[in-house]
Amino acid sequence: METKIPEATAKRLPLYYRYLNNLLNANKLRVSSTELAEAIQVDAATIRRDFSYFGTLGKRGYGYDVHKLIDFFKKILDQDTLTNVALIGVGNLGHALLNFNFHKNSNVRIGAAFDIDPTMIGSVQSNVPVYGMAQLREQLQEQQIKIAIITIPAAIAQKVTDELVQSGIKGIMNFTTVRVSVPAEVRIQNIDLTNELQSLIYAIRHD
Ligand SMILES: NC(=O)c1ccc[n+]([C@@H]2O[C@H](COP(=O)([O-])OP(=O)(O)OC[C@H]3O[C@@H](n4cnc5c(N)ncnc54)[C@H](O)[C@@H]3O)[C@@H](O)[C@H]2O)c1
Repeated sequence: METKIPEATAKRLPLYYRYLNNLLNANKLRVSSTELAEAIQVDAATIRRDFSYFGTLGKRGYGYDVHKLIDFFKKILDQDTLTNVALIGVGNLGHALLNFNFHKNSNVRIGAAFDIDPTMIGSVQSNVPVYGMAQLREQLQEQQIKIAIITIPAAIAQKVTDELVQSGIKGIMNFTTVRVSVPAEVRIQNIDLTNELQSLIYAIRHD
């Protein structure tokens, strides 16, 4: 699947996928864009536009075939293959993410963690081995890891990002407050909890 889809659409795919699986579990085999819209709080026109990027998947008056959609999204989301990601920085937030890990609910799991703390290196945290940064390149290559989550102090975020890029990382989920610079071919997803909370506060104040 080589169609270039907008980033906003790509972000909604896991949402669609999860909800469609719920429908299938409830033996519901067809769904309309209006039903989907109500369930996942995305307007129907957006859903129809999103789906149109993947060709005609729905029939007017009939709705969308849940099986077909799931098969389709599964391929796009690569749900059949388990993706290993790395975690850099096993502190407070890093521990929480390791403990949560993702594989219970999805096809993603943290396969390796890295830190500079000698008491942490060589240990296993929530079933994930913790390596020193000196082993970064070797482990990323061995486990074919292309994505890293960074939960490290802001002050060293850029330095560590550079190391990750040099070691072949193609996507970084950044929990630090620093907006790190990367080459054009590397994707960054910034997760800023304060921003999220502030948008919520703003939205509630202006309701
Ligand atoms: N704790 C939270 O709830 C929270 C929430 C959102 C964002 N953040 C951000 O996430 C980051 C981590 O927060 P925290 O509370 O987990 O911090 P922390 O100090 O508990 O953990 C940071 C970890 O990074 C390791 N580290 C330091 N330098 C390193 C390096 N060069 N390479 C690899 N590892 C290194 C440290 O040894 C430590 O284990 C911070 O940037 C923070 O702003 C934290």
